[in-house]
Amino acid sequence: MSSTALLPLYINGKFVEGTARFDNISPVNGQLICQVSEASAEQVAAAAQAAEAALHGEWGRLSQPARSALLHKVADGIEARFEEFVAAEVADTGRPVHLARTLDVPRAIANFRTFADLAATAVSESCETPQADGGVLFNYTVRKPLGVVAVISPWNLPLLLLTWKLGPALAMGNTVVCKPSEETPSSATLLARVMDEVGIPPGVFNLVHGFGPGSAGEYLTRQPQISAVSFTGESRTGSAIMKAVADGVKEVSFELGGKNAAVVFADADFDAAVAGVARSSFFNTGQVCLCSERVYVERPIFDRFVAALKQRAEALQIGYPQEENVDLGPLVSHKHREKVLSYFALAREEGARVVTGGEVPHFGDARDQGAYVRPTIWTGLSDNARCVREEVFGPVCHIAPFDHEDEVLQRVNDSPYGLACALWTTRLDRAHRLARRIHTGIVWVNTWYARDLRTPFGGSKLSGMGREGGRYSLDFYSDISNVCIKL
Ligand SMILES: NC(=O)c1ccc[n+]([C@@H]2O[C@H](COP(=O)([O-])OP(=O)(O)OC[C@H]3O[C@@H](n4cnc5c(N)ncnc54)[C@H](O)[C@@H]3O)[C@@H](O)[C@H]2O)c1
Ligand SMILES: N/C(=C\C=C\C=O)C(=O)O
Repeated sequence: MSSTALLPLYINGKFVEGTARFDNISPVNGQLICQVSEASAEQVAAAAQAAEAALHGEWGRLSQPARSALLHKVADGIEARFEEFVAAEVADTGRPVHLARTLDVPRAIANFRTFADLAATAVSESCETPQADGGVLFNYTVRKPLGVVAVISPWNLPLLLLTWKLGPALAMGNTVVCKPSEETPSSATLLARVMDEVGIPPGVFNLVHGFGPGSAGEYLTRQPQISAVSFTGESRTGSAIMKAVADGVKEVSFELGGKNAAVVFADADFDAAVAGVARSSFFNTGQVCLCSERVYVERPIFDRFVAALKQRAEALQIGYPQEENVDLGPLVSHKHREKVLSYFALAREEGARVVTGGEVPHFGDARDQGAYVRPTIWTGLSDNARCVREEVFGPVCHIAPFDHEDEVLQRVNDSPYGLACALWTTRLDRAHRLARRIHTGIVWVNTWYARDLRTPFGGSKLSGMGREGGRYSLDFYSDISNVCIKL
C-alpha cells in the first residue's frame, strides 16, 4: 500500500474521509504504511443513525435464510481477496505471513460461515403449561434482533476478532458500527470493500476509525441508537465502556485481559508439554489474551523443563514476515514494546532470574527500527510479584515449581483474571477433577488454543463478561421473547 494512501471510513454505504487523519506505522521497520481517516463525533453519530435506519429497511425485511446467504457471500468475498487480507494483516502487525494465511484469514471466513449456518438452523424452545381449568398455555421463544450493535475490537488478532463478533451480530439481523483498533485499520477497511461489493445494504455495516477516549471509540459507546456493545480489549477499557453505557443500560459482551496459567505435571508427555508451553507462551509474539504468562511445573521435572523451554525459546526465529521459517514477528507497536520492556525491567527489580531474553534483539538492518523483543523466560519470582499477577501481553512467561495438586490449584486461581488455563498431564482423572475447580472460562488439556466455534468462549473476573460462541452468540446478539398463548 502506498504510504500516501488514506484509509477511509465506511458510513451508510459510502467510503468517506475523516475530518482528521493519523499515521499507520509498520512495527517491522518503523516506516509509514499509510494514513487513516479519524472519524469525528458527527461522523460516528451519522454511522449510528444509518445503522438504526437500516434496521427498518431491506435488511430488516430479509428472511433468516436470505441473511445467512448474504453472509456466505461475504465469506466468498474474503476468499476471493484472500492474499489481500493476508497482506493487510501482515502490514499492520508484522506477523509471519504463514500465520495470517493459516489462522487470521481462514478464521474470518469461518466466523461468517459458522454463524450464517448456526442462525439458519437454530430452533427455538417451546413448552406447554396445563391449567387448572383444563386449558393449556403454549409457550414458545422468539429471537429478534437486538438492534444496532457497537463492535469494538483490539489489534492482536484484528480480522479474527472483528469477524468473531460481526458474524453472529449480522446473522441475527442486527446492524453494526465497528471501531477496530487504531493500530490495525487495514483489514477492517478491506472488509468494508467486501461488504460493499457483496451488496450488504447501506447502513447495515459501518466502519469508523479512530482511538478510544475522546475519539471514535468513546463517541460510539455514547450513541443513543446503540443497543449493545461487544468489546474485546483491556480490562480497564472494559470498565470505561461499562461506565459509558451504564446510564443507557446497554447490554455488553466483554472479552478482556488474562494472566493465564499452564500447569505441567511430572506425568505429562514431556516433549509435548515443552512444545505446548512454548506455543502457548510465545505464539503471535505473546500477543494473545489466552497466552500462558504463568507456568507451574511439578518439582521433579522443574529444572529439566526450564532448560528445555529455554532451548525452545532460543531456537525461535525472529524475523521478517515473509521469511519461510519465521516464528516471531515484532510487537504491534513501539508504544506496546515500551510497555513490555517496562515489565522486563520490573522483573529484574522484583528479583527475577532471567533464564533467557529480556532485551531487544539487534539485527543490523531495518528491523532495528521495528518493535522486536526477544522471547523471555523468568523464574524465581514470588506469586505476589507484579510480573506474575499483571498481564504483560508479550513473549514472556514465569516458571515456578509446585509440589501438590491442591497447592497448584490454589495458585492458579489466585489471580484477578479468569480467562484460560492449560493442563499437561496423562492422568485424565486429575484433569477432569481440576478442570471443574479452575476459575477460568476455558480449560485446555494437553493442548492449547484449539477452537470449536460452537463452544462457549469468554472469561470470568477481570477477563470478561458473558460468553460468545455457538448458541451463546445467537443469544447475546438477540432480543429474546417468550410468547404465551392460551389454547
Ligand atoms: N479475552 C479476549 O478474548 C481478548 C482477545 C484479544 C485481546 N484481549 C485483550 O485486549 C488487550 C490488547 O488489545 P488492545 O491494546 O487493543 O486493548 P485496548 O483496550 O487498548 O483497545 C481495544 C479497543 O478499544 C478501543 N478503546 C480504547 N479505549 C476505549 C474507550 N474508552 N471507549 C471505547 N473504545 C475504546 C481501542 O481504540 C481499540 O479499538 C489485552 O489486554 C488482551 O488481553 C482479550
Ligand atoms: N475469541 C477468540 C480468540 C481470542 C484471542 C485473544 O487474544 C477466538 O478464537 O474466537
